[in-house]
Amino acid sequence: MKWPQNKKLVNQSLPRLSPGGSSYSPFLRQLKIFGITLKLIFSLWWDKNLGNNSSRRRHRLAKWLVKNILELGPTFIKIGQALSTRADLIPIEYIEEFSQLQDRVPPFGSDLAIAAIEQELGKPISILFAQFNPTPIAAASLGQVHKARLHTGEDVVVKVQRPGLAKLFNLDFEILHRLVRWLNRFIKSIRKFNLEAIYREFFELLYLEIDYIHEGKNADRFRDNFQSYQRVNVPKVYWQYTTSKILTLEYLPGIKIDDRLALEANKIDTQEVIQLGITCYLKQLLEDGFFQSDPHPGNMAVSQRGDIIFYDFGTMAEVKTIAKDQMVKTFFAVLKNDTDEVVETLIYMGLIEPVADMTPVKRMIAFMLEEFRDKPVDVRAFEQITDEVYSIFEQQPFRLPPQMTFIVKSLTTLDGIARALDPQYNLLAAAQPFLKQIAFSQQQGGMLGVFAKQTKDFIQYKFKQPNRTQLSIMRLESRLDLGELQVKVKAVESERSLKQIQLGIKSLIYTCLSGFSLLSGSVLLVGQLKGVAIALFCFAIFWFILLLRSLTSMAMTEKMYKMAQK
Ligand SMILES: Nc1ncnc2c1ncn2[C@@H]1O[C@H](COP(=O)(O)OP(=O)(O)OP(=O)(O)O)[C@@H](O)[C@H]1O
Repeated sequence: MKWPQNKKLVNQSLPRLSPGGSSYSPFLRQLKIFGITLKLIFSLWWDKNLGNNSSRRRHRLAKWLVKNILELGPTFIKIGQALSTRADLIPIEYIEEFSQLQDRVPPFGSDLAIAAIEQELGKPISILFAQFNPTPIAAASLGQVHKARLHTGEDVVVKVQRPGLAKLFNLDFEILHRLVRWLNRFIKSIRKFNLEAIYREFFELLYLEIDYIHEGKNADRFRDNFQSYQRVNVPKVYWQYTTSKILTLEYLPGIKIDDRLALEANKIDTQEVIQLGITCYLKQLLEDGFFQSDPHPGNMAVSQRGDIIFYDFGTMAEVKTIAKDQMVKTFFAVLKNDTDEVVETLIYMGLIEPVADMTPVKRMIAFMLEEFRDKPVDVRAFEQITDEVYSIFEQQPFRLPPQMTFIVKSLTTLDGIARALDPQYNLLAAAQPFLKQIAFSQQQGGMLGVFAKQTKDFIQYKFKQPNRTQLSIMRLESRLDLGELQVKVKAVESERSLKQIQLGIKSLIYTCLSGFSLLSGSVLLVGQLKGVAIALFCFAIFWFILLLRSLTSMAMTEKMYKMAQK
């Protein structure tokens, strides 16, 4: 029997993945990882000093990093994938390049896959399965998926972990920990990023992901949560064929969720798919507090009947659930741009921690409400609030939990999927069925009361909407309230002094370097070492050009500041 193949599976022109842990020399691997890190730090430092901070340059550096990540193999591919969700922390060019790590992974040989299955399940493949397709239907950084048939006749998929993965993880994380300690010790300016905490976060996350028993348990829990949803399918786990390295699931084929043409060709209503998708996600997030933190299009499919199928439960995140009346209130708070109410809910859910001065957090939430309420959710918009997020990070003990960024990333992904199906779609309109469902669920009387009151408040709010001038004045007022204007004035003043100090130091260094090169060149010229002397003169000219550049920058900054003061 011939089974269907996944066409977009392999791009053979890509660098090959590292084979596994056993063939590595720990010393050489450490040398390579340290080398790449130092080269990256040096390139960033160099670009910063030369003011070479263009988007093209950042793309080039990010591409170079992706190439190295692919060569380093699964641990780093996973870290790159996780970083591709951190639009709040790294520049958009890196996000874009890292996002490509999702699909670009070649498979490993079927002989290795079969050997791993036989070793893990303790029996020859022919005893285990009536049929086993040696060509995988999908390959990812941690494992690959093969189709098979049990002797009982049921079709299944067998997810096989890359051989030697656990060993490689142990080695890589040991090296990374050493690297983090080394960077903290020798590069003072890096300490503020709290690399140790970030290291621990990734460590725990990735170790859970390579445990397929954990993934199977997540699938069972997810299926339980959606028990009453007839139109949501979650594959059954075959526990007798599952270990920490092998996961056997019921075979549930489907059409890729963002493939509009294929859905339409199968007469599936895309509007229904969008609403069902949004409903499923809101339920996971608000009702169950247990959600798929990486809902990329490969993790969801649509069956011939138009039901949604979920795959991949390796990266689930948890948040505290909220009561249904609070859900309705929060939904209307979003509609009304009520920052305080939204912030209160997020604090309750443990998504942000309360601190004495909540101004930057409120500013960030206000920005998000303003930015994403009626428009497409665009990761690029996060660039504008990066400074805000950094300032929040610096306020101890505030932290932005990873769940928050997972939610943002999930929303952007879902929004992208929905937009691929219907460019006119609106997130809030698509959320209506979920809201209605809550209003008409259990304790109907009470919920309908809350719903009716919120609707009444919202209609009153709409009638009271100010005109354009009033709106501008109110915006100015609220920005003053949120401390935005004050922060900016302070920032301009201190930024100027800081920039002047930096330029002064740079000029001093360039003067010393050009003087030293010139002097050494002259001495060597006298000593008949002409070639070296010419090289040193060239260096002297190079440093002198940089010196002139710094001095001009200093003069310009000062002039502009004086003009601004007049
Ligand atoms: N139960 C299933 N039935 C049919 N196809 C499946 C099933 N599970 C997985 N697949 C197919 O295999 C692909 C990869 O599965 P899955 O996402 O679970 O693997 P993964 O190794 O965790 O990949 P990644 O980490 O990149 O998401 C899916 O996109 C889907 O096409």
